[in-house]
Amino acid sequence: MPVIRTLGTVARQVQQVQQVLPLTVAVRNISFSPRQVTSDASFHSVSFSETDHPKVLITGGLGQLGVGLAKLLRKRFGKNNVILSDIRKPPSNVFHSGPFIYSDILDYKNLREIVVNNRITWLVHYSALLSAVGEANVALARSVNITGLHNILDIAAEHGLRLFVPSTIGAFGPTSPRNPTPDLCVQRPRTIYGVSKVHAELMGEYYHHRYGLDFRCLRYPGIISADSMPGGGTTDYAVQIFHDAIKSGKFECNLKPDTRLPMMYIDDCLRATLEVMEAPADSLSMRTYNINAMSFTPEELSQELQKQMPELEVTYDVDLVRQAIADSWPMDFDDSNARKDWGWKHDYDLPELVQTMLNYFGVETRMVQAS
Ligand SMILES: NC(=O)c1ccc[n+]([C@@H]2O[C@H](COP(=O)([O-])OP(=O)(O)OC[C@H]3O[C@@H](n4cnc5c(N)ncnc54)[C@H](O)[C@@H]3O)[C@@H](O)[C@H]2O)c1
Ligand SMILES: C[C@@H](O)[C@H](N)C(=O)O
Repeated sequence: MPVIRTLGTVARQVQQVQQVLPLTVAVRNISFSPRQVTSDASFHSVSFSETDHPKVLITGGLGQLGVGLAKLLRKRFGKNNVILSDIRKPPSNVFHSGPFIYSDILDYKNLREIVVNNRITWLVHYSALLSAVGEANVALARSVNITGLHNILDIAAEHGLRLFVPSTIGAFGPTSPRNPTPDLCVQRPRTIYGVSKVHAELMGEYYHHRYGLDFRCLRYPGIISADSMPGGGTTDYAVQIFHDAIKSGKFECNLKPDTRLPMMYIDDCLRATLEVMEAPADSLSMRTYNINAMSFTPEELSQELQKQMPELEVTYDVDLVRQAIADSWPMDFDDSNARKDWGWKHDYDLPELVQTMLNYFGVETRMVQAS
């Protein structure tokens, strides 16, 4: 019921806005026309020459992945060529590490100003509500993940940007082949998050074919990072286990011990993102690729951790919403097209992932003790 009420209100608001602002709507459509004559599917971004550094805007940059990506891109393209943005206030270390700007992706005019004023050429669109928080607030997830994406697509097409939008293992559902899941198969996800990501894949590919938009998309597995926390997804347990293991030697897992999901260490994920963004357009036989590194269950992750922390106690208290989501997702991911087309190769398997995470926390723990 609340969703239906919200839908009615949004429809009324849109109607009112269209009556009051017909010119704005018309202008927005007209500015698309140059793209309509571009029927060449191998269209390249035109705003910068291949020898110049791109000028990058990252939306939703204060989540689990954005700060790490900004760090990687700034190393490559220069600090001032990468702008992080979000609707949240950045912590001081992030604020002082390079350009940061407030940007709500639902505010089309503000987004456009940022792109124009900063001569943006690449847009990495990270703003989203993830799978579990999306189910808890469907109306907001629909607005951020779908309406927000429409703003991003229009601005990217109008300004000839190269656009990266991540998709996810969550873009598949219970009727997809799950072990392994190929790039092209039935996609009938059962979460608003998954539905919005299938929509993003299809809209991005449509804009590519229709307007020549240089759209690039990777379906990420669950991402594991040490220095940033996940934003409310189904794979969050695989990050939380490290924090709880270090803090208390105990971990209560919200998925069943045998729930197998594709996973990846953050460094592999961010490198893949840079690599696909830099890949020559003619090496991309598709615009949306699966990428993968490993696939494990909570029990297997616990056992690998227990090799180094034998005292770790793991118990299970299953969250029914997250479990139902996980049971509908791929167990293993076929990323052979990414490997073939643009040379994707992961560096971290499960043992390296666990070692790297523990090394990070070991260093942190010693630093806290020392100070
Ligand atoms: N982390 C993963 O495991 C994973 C896996 C697959 C795909 N992805 C995708 O990668 C992207 C980044 O993921 P993440 O883990 O960093 O997400 P996250 O939830 O940690 O961060 C999302 C960010 O979006 C911001 N945001 C929300 N509403 C906004 C709005 N209206 N305008 C601007 N920003 C807004 C939030 O403040 C937050 O900082 C997402 O699109 C996600 O779907 C992530
Ligand atoms: C898998 C991914 O999209 C995210 N970590 C989630 O669980 O929602």
